[in-house]
Amino acid sequence: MQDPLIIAGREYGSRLLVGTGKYRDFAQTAEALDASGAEIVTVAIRRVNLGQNPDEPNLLDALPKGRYTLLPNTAGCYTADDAVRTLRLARELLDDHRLVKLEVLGDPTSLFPHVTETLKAAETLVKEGFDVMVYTSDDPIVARQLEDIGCCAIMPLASLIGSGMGILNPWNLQLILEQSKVPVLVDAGVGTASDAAIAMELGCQGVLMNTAIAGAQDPIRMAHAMRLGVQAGREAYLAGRMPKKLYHGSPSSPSAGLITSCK
Ligand SMILES: CC(=O)[C@@H](O)[C@H](O)COP(=O)(O)O
Repeated sequence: MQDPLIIAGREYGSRLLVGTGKYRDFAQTAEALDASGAEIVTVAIRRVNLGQNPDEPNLLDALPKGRYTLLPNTAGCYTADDAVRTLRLARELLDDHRLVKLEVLGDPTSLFPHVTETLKAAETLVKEGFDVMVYTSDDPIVARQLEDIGCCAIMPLASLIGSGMGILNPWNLQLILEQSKVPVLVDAGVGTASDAAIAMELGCQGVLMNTAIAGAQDPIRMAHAMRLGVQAGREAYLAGRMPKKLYHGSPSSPSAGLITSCK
């Protein structure tokens, strides 16, 4: 695999991770996931039926068997205890599954991460053997603490979950990227493909999103656009952008040996 994303020792070809919520139905979810090219997909354990309710449609029946790495997440949890309990349940439901997304929210209006509860939950989960990809604020100090605890990926927000406001603080993301030894993925707040491209151009290892795809007029087409945005941003990052020349132009063609007389 060329240029794989490596999370907890496993290689992935796609750097776009997507959520499974907010779609019209499971059929549309499956089609959007396919168009996105994602290999890792999040499932909100408290909201999506993965077999907890045997009488309801099960998301897993709508997805091709074995194609996706499921990333159980703790959407809707506001305390460390709730998050830990939710992921223990996920581990039981999904046959000793270890890779999880930890998300502990501070309040239902902003959905901003509750960083102290997140740190507490991360400590417990890492001790219990989970591979923890953690949603957090774009605070570099907290990001470093989460890495020190042993999280396998740091996922700072671009902006508020579901807001589509794009990357509000590229400077903080840059600080997190410079210090981190584990993958940094932007999570939440992406609005359109250029946001995803900018995250990748900054040097993020990947992007996680849900609403920008599920909430688009044409989710399937947007899923494809996001796939291209992430790929384009990664290519541009690896290519290395030209140095910025501020406040003066530079001709595109050489100025030496100009043909001067045109009669
Ligand atoms: C899918 C998931 O894990 C969400 O909790 C995530 O934070 C996505 O946010 P957006 O919906 O803003 O992309």
